[in-house]
Amino acid sequence: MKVGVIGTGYVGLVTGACLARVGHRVRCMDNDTAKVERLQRGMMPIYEPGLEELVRQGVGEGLLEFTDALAAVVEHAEVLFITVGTPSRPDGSPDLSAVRAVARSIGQHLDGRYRVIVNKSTVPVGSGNWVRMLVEDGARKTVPTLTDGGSPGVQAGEPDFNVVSNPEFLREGSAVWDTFHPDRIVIGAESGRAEQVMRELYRHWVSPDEPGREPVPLVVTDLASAEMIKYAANAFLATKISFINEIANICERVGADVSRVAQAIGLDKRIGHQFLNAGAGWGGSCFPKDVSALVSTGQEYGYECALLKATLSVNDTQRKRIIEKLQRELRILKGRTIAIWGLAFKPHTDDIRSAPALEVANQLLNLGCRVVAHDPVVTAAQAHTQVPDLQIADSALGALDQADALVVMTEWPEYPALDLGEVGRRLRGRVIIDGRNCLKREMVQELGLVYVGIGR
Ligand SMILES: NC(=O)c1ccc[n+]([C@@H]2O[C@H](COP(=O)([O-])OP(=O)(O)OC[C@H]3O[C@@H](n4cnc5c(N)ncnc54)[C@H](O)[C@@H]3O)[C@@H](O)[C@H]2O)c1
Ligand SMILES: O=c1ccn([C@@H]2O[C@H](COP(=O)(O)OP(=O)(O)O[C@H]3O[C@H](CO)[C@@H](O)[C@H](O)[C@H]3O)[C@@H](O)[C@H]2O)c(=O)[nH]1
Repeated sequence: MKVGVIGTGYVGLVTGACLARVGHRVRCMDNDTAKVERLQRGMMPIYEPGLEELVRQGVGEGLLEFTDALAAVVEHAEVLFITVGTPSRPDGSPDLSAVRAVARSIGQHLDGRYRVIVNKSTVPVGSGNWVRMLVEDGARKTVPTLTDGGSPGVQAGEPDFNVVSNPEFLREGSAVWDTFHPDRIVIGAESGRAEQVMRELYRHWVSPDEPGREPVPLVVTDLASAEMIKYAANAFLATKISFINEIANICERVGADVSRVAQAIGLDKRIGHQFLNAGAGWGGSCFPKDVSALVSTGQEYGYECALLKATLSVNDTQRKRIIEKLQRELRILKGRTIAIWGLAFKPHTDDIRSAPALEVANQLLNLGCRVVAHDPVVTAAQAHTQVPDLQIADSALGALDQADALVVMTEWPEYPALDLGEVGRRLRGRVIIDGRNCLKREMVQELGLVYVGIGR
């Protein structure tokens, strides 16, 4: 099928490349011309395992191409994905300006042939109807002509399209794997015709012809439910982490070990082990903005989201607890040098949007510390866009020279694999705050270092 993807970021680029991999002809568009030019030269704008090879393959086979011209994508595609960003506004509600701009522009370029317009960006309930209205508004400002493939009963000059909600559940750092192996595909459709188009688009997933490959469950709902499913999933996962962080905080007070507690409660199949890692709190481009957006939707409808507000509040406090732990061990923080391992909001990504590490770094700088950080993929230039005074070391061990304490903020697998003896020799002070419970506590303690984890 001919597919268009508008917004070539984490979701758009991965979606486009994966759809090309299964044989669709995909044209990806972005209004960031520099990004498009880099992609056309084969350079990846983001770090995501497996993506570069997939893009190279798609381009090589002539199935994947990049453009900054929206008209070229609308002209090409039967199915048009909207995958632009929907960041938080200061009041917590989502900023839908990019979705608005794209929906109107799609309308302006429709030519009378039937299109399915797919909202893959995370957008509040009701956005499907709103996008339909915006596309119609855009179309009214143009004089389209009906060409081959128009729907019976649709007059020349009327835009012929349906809007579908198809929320995305991929995780950064494993986005390509997640796209090929989703737990479910959700389609919120307003017409049977659009649903059939989406079934055909995802045929490789929902009706695989490869022997041994299990079909992915397809959940077809109305538009509003599909939009809500996305928010409910993220809010549940964020709440699960805030829950275990709260348990960790109680564990610290009573002398229990949250790792053992999580392991044991996770054996209960109703609870499960995933998303029970206590730590310095959740971040990233999705959980913070999506939980806030759901609270904001509740407010819009006069409902107080007490549980979700607590989820947010526990998470805010969790980052501050790293500072409290340092204060407890070092007393005076002013004039201290603190090393931070890991800046990305989680391992295997270069994304620093709402990264707990950067918030902790900022707090330490405000308290008068020198902060020297290392991350395997986040560059100094990237980090300085958010924390200009942060010093960046070339290596994890290099960050330790002169440091009074080490704080581990992202559980990159290379950190626990480092020679702890060398860590002890390089570190000027004796304190290690393991904000992700990823180091071997006993080994750290055997070296005469002070180990402070989360909830253990
Ligand atoms: N990042 C994730 O892990 C993830 C997972 C699931 C859902 N989502 C949702 O998907 C959406 C996109 O997220 P993302 O992380 O890929 O964002 P992103 O910021 O990485 O990418 C968005 C892209 O859209 C482009 N863009 C903005 N305005 C545009 C316009 N008018 N025309 C064309 N391109 C435009 C930007 O230049 C950028 O390249 C968001 O709603 C997000 O909540 C993200
Ligand atoms: O047990 C855990 C699991 C995760 N985290 C933190 O939670 C955040 C989010 O992690 P993760 O969910 O793995 O990454 P994202 O890429 O943000 O993915 C989430 O957000 C995406 C965007 O909406 C969704 O598509 C995914 O399904 C959802 O998992 C990170 O800061 C992690 O460090 C923990 O603290 N403890």
